[in-house]
Amino acid sequence: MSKRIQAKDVDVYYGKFKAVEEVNIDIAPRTVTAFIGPSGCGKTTFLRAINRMHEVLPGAYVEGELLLDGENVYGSGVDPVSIRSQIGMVFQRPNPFPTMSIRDNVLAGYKLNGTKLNRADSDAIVEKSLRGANLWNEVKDRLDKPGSGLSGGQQQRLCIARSVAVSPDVILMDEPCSALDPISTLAVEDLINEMKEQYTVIIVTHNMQQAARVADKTAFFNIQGIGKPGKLIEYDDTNVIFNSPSNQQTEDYVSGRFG
Ligand SMILES: Nc1ncnc2c1ncn2[C@@H]1O[C@H](COP(=O)(O)OP(=O)(O)OP(=O)(O)O)[C@@H](O)[C@H]1O
Repeated sequence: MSKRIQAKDVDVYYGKFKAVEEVNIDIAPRTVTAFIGPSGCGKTTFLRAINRMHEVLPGAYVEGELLLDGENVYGSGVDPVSIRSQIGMVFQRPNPFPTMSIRDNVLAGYKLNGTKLNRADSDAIVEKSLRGANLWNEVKDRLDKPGSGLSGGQQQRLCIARSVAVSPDVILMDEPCSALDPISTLAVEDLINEMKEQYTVIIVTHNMQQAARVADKTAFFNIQGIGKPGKLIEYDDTNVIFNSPSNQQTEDYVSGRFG
């Protein structure tokens, strides 16, 4: 079930270094949001704060409130593992477990959280997830072959199948197409368009055409200089950000004057 994400005055730190400052954003369910902005402005850092992946680094922490349908993701007693199964993540480079079969890759989230599934249930999850990732027809006859035998684009869709298999509410994608050829990129973009029916999707992208193609909303982040924290400058409908932004920094960035 797609859920709302809200950040209230969120700061994200690597030890003493504040990488992202005072993010306030309200992301509606069943939408695709693109995070754009120049290198180092904190897009990935903020993305990883949303599902508590950030804190796996020593000394890394988050201040402020991050809410999933009103519940604080960082609330006391909240298990980060359960947050990561509700808020799935797809990374820049496809990272299927190379020696695991396609089928076991899809089921990896269940293995990791110790859920035992009978054959009928696991078959149903594998088929539904691979269909959801638009990969079923390409792999249904080789489910027991290793995930590493797929093309890069297929591997990325396998990673998407793996993240949707555990029925998350939100999917975070960190430049999911940066290692893919144009055809595979279009396949993943088509999939993102379909995914918003079921999930809240957030995608970090350097490709403004991609943001314009897939995102309902766009968040522009910026940084004032090296060593300064990144900030969310403007968040609005994608066509407003690209055609009539209210902030001059956004205007300069989307029109290619810097970044
Ligand atoms: N593991 C880390 N330890 C310390 N600082 C880090 C770490 N990862 C990132 N940073 C710093 O945090 C800031 C934000 O980095 P981040 O990767 O979030 O930016 P980004 O906008 O995603 O950049 P890019 O578009 O280049 O991927 C940068 O100053 C970066 O050097």
